[in-house]
Amino acid sequence: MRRAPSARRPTCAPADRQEEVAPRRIPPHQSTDASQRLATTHEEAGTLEPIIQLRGVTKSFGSHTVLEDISFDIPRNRISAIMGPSGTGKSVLLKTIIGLLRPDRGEIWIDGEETVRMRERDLYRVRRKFGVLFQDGALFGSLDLYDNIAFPLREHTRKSEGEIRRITMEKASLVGLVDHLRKFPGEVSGGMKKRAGLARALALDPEIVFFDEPDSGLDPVRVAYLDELVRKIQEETGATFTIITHNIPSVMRTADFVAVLFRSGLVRFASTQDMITCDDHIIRQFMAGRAGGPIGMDELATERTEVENELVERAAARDEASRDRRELERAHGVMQV
Ligand SMILES: Nc1ncnc2c1ncn2[C@@H]1O[C@H](COP(=O)(O)OP(=O)(O)OP(=O)(O)O)[C@@H](O)[C@H]1O
Repeated sequence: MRRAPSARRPTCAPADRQEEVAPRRIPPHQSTDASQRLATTHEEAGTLEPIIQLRGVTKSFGSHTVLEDISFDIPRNRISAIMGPSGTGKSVLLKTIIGLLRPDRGEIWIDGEETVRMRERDLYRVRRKFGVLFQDGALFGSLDLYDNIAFPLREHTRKSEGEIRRITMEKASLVGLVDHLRKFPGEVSGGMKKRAGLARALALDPEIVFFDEPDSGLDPVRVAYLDELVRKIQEETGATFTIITHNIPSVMRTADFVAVLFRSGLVRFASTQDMITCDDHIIRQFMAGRAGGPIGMDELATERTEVENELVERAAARDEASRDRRELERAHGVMQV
């Protein structure tokens, strides 16, 4: 299998301890106990077989560079979390990986295939490996939960209704929704919507499942249940899960690896255990959820500066327009004289 060139990973360890990516297929975890799992998750990301490889990924919107030179490997058969302060580009990174946005520079390798320069037809094939759980579950309000879960099977396969039913019931059972399938999204709780969205994301047996803030809008107890479910399903399916979240306790319960983004860049990608003991001041502040530190008001200042910049640009454009008008008027005046 082809693979991206090795990424230099930012790490707390000295450079000579950084390992190259080595192909090795690891069976999924066996334990559902978070503390036990954390204790056994002291793996080096670089020693595992990667399924997603980012190399120098850069994405800007106008003059705003949201992602700059992002490089890291997401290991296969593991749960990785992508974290970082609000507005730091987590969702943009997710959209870039799944091909909804195109990076300005860099490479994205999915399961050994570079996708940025791929033809649409091939990209479609690669996308079949993905399942995505969007923040609100992205369910169709006019379909009941059964039809929502069955939707990708009807849309993307030629399976018989009997087979679709078997798979839909299997996925609904996985997320504990078998008794609620005739309800519509508007009739169920936020947690049930997430579970239905998860069942739908799993319908085509994806190798990689992306979660965009799965905890949003849920109370802490529902988040804990959802985390348990996520962990259990990852163990049962052996798929690679990539979760975008702000929720540190949730990351502690579910993730094997964590990427932290800050000011357009990757601060670090490492095992969750490693993140806890890392003494990088950005990581420490983020993991502890503290107000004081490099993350904070200066981020707001960055945002303000951009807004201010735009206002200044608009004012300059207005000045230029009125200067042009004055010039025109003067020219008119000269001509009239
Ligand atoms: N299509 C777009 N056009 C212009 N700017 C965009 C677009 N999408 C995202 N951005 C900008 O990119 C930046 C990062 O957005 P993104 O949604 O990825 O942040 P995030 O880290 O996911 O934030 P949050 O945690 O609050 O969801 C923001 O400043 C946002 O305004």
